[in-house]
Amino acid sequence: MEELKPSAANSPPLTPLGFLERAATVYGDCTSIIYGNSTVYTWLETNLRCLRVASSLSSIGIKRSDVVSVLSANTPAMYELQFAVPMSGAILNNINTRLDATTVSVLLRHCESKLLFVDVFYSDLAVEAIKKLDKPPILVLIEEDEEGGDGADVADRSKFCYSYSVLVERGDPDFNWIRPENEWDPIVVNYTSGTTSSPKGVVHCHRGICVMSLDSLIDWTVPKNPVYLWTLPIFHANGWCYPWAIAAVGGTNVCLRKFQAPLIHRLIRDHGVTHMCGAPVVLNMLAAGQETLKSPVHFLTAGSSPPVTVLLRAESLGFVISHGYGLTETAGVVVSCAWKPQWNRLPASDQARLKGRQGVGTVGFTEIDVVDPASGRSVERDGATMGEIVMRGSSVMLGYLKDPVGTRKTLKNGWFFTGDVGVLHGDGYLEIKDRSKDVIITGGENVSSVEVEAVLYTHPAVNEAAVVARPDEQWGETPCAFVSLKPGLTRKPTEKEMIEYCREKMPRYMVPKTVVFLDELPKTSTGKIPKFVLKEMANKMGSTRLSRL
Ligand SMILES: Nc1ncnc2c1ncn2[C@@H]1O[C@H](COP(=O)(O)OP(=O)(O)OP(=O)(O)O)[C@@H](O)[C@H]1O
Repeated sequence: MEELKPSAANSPPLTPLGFLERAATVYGDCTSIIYGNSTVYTWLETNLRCLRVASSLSSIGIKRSDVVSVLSANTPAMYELQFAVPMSGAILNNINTRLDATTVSVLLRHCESKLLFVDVFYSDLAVEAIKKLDKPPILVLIEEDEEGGDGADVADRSKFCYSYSVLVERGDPDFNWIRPENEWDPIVVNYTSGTTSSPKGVVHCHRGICVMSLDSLIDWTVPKNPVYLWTLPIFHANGWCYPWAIAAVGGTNVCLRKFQAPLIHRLIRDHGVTHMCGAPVVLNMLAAGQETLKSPVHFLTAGSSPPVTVLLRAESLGFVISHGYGLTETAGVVVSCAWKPQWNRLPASDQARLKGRQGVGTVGFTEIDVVDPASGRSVERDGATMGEIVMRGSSVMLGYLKDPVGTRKTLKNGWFFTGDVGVLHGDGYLEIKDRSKDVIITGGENVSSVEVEAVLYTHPAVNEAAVVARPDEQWGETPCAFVSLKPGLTRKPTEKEMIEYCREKMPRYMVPKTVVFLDELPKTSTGKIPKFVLKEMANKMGSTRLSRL
């Protein structure tokens, strides 16, 4: 059989872009996008609009492999551009709208962006950013918007060469979209959240994104025609590949600009939402409300460890929660807490504890392991021995843009080194304990900040908690907790009481020796708590007072 080789018939490049053409054929009359009070498109229309924009980009002079950036909230245009930009042959670069002008300009310069689509609400940010560039990209204004965009004030209109609606109008609906020559051709460059260091430009190819999109449907068992609410920013790792995945199953995309609990609940009710994704911070916001759901909504959470108390509360309101783990470098969720039917018989608190574990590799991914950093060998499956999480699979990035050293450090010995620390349980399920940079080493003992946070979250007065290392003359480091309290408490706990609470629930060496109360914990642009900011605060406090030990 050795003479049977790949041929043109069995090896066309894998790409997620063809999902759109198929959706137009199969689900042509079905609703593809809903936004505001009156914007509704069908899959037939979405396909034609994307072809028109792609053809307009080609007419403007955008060529294969040029980078085209987008600065937008989760609007219909943002959704369309996930297809239209790569259909023009260009490489898509979504930019986080919560960044400042200097960082936006750094990213645009770094990826040598040729054209930038700008949501009207971010026109000032874009104009400010391009002032800092010698070779600014062509600016396209996305102006039409049901939520008041038409009337929004655009300070410097002269900087915008085109408007999105004109590109849609003038484009050719019969455009022969530009297919990748090779499935390894880049399709996106996404910047990481910058939680641990400056954002890194992660490049993914058509093949990786195609596999990730399909995998994201299978793993979460998404049926045909789901109603998907966009509570995950599309600018964050392309919304974990769901823009392409939802086209594959002919779903309805409910777009929204702001992530606010009352609006989210209204959209769930009005449109019969069945699926949504979000970081635990979004889940926490929804769980804090009292509103129960009329019918269950599937919620996939990833991005940081979801506290058990948040999982419990959200499930009691009617959310059916799945928990996954992924990185910008893997394009989406590649490890998930695959649920076993026998776990349904356990008490809710045990179920939430099991669901808090990150889980096992998804079916489309290849291998996950936890290795000892010194020996490189797999750690014991004992739920206690910590090591670095490594993985290999089709959706691991091609590498970091213009960073061969960073790429070599991360992709080595046949594995992607995640920089996350975890344990493997006896049943093969992975649990993240920390990021390598955040493990606290106190008197030679490794303390997982995530474990201490999980205990703090069980305190009835705690809204958010983050634990970092504080320098200590005697122990090297000690755990230092930063806590925000729930609003409206009649009596606030003291630092001493919080420490006492932890003492009852964890070994002494893990107990925070300092508890700092903040009104709100700092957040990165993707809603994560930037521990380096808290570490700086802890460093400034100096050595933990010996009297406390
Ligand atoms: N389910 C999860 N539980 C715990 N942590 C998670 C989970 N999902 C993702 N993470 C964390 O998020 C990280 C990936 O996030 P992302 O790619 O957005 O960038 P970042 O790592 O936050 O930023 P940077 O790499 O710039 O510091 C993972 O390495 C892991 O630490």
